[in-house]
Amino acid sequence: MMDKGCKITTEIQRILIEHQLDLHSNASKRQTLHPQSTVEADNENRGELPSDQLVHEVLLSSRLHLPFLRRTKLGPSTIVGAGRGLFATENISKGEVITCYPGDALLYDLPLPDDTDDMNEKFVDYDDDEDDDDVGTETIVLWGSHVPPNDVWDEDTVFDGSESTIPLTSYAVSVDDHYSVMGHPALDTDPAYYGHFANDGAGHLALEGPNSQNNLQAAIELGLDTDEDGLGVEMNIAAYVLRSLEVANAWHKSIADGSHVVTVATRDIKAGEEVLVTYGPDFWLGHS
Ligand SMILES: C[S@@+](CC[C@H](N)C(=O)[O-])C[C@H]1O[C@@H](n2cnc3c(N)ncnc32)[C@H](O)[C@@H]1O
Repeated sequence: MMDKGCKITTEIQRILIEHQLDLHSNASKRQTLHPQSTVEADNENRGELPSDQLVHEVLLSSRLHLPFLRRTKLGPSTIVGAGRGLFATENISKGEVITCYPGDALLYDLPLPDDTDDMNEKFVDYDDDEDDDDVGTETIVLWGSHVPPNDVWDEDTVFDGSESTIPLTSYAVSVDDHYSVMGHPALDTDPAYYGHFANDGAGHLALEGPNSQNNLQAAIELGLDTDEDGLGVEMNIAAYVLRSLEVANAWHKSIADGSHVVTVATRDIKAGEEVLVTYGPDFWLGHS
């Protein structure tokens, strides 16, 4: 008999495929549900998109109806100063899907027309493994059609935050070379899409001063020469990586050809435990 974890994954994939087939056969639906930029010029610069790309972006940005995925709740984080956190409401086994990571807004690297030899190159080929690093890009924000107008932020707020919010980019998870998904902190009522509330169990270490006791201890454990000049950032990273990996019990992973992101347990999690992931040093270096 299939265990609960397996059933959840299979069911999400089945619903994604059903949605994908429906979108492929229904042009007006994929146009209506297609995520859009608040900057009209960005939408115009993208021109007419191939149907594959439209479908891909709709799937990435959609919140599916997954009433069977109620395994978590939100509450004050166990990490001081981290705001809200994500908590398991039932025992979850290693390898099981805990919740999905929403794509309420997507970050998309729009190739700049001046740098493309062929105008068709601005339409992304997902199967193309070639390195696109030499193509100049501009990162644009595409909002899911389900996001209420009042929760749609202008680009300055997305990238820089405001007096009342941290940047939406703090809620971003990279999917592939072209897309990242961002969950919206105001959209917090569906436990099937709570991935963006998972904190990093050691982010505070990355923010600590380089000579803090925690950082010195980690540097010693890693065999770094603590007398050497200029070790500050390295010590922060060392302490952070050690602790973050030690306490993380989940990771965000893309499924179904990168059309959705899910949060998966990397070890058994008990009901009541906080779900913690590793954001990686780049996230915290951007915050220091
Ligand atoms: C993806 S959000 C996580 C949910 C967030 N705690 C909330 O209340 O909406 C990422 C943000 O959570 C906070 N955070 C996560 N882990 C943290 C930690 N270990 N220490 C301090 N802040 C943390 C930081 O503000 C970070 O930018």
